[in-house]
Amino acid sequence: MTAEPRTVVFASQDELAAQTATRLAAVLAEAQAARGTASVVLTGGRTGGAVLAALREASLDWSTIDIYWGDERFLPGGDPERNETLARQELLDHVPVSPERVHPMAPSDGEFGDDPDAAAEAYAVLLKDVPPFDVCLLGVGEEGHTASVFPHSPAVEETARAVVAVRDCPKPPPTRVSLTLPTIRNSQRVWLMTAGAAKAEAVAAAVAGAAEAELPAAGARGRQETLWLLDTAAAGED
Ligand SMILES: O=C1O[C@H](COP(=O)(O)O)[C@@H](O)[C@H](O)[C@H]1O
Repeated sequence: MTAEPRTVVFASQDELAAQTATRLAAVLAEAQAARGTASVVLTGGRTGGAVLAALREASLDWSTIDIYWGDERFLPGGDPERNETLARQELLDHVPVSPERVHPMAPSDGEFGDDPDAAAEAYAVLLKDVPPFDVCLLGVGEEGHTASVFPHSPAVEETARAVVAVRDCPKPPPTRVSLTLPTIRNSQRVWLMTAGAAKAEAVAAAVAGAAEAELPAAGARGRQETLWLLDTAAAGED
């Protein structure tokens, strides 16, 4: 069972980022109070980056938070286009995380070389015994992709594997590694965050329950909560 989507609309992307960071800090602190640890899946993209920057201000015990990624652009380590690079610049280099709790997807010059299937398989092995993520943060593309699950791609049809290599993406870079929709749906909370009028059509269709093959973001739901965090433009209110 997953939760029906709810939307929360903010006056601007800045407001979205600040309020989402506050909300996220509260959920992570609650998980830490209950279990001693918490977990969050990070996303790339413009709105994702803004939320991570806002999260620097949160008062959190970073030492017991496990950090994962929903997708990664399969590029050399430190490449500015990698979602890991963005997360380090915007957040992780500024807060006292435990390095052993930071779990990036492998780069294309890492231990698996230029083999995205091996990188995806290794990430699936890493996730095997991980309890459901407390919060899975996701962005949304204009054509409805989320993580690196694109419309009408093999990844959107994947039901067996937790993590897949993605090739021939319509948005560069063409090769990526991504959680699959079933893995995303195993999260307690899924928060889809996006801003700007260019996203409004995809958002409206996904929230209305479009087929996930057409709009993968429609298939991103959490067990406990599915939240769309939008600015007024992405909500179609401008
Ligand atoms: O390529 C990607 O794009 C999405 C959305 O990015 P945005 O800049 O349009 O907000 C992002 O969520 C995903 O992680 C990333 O790899």
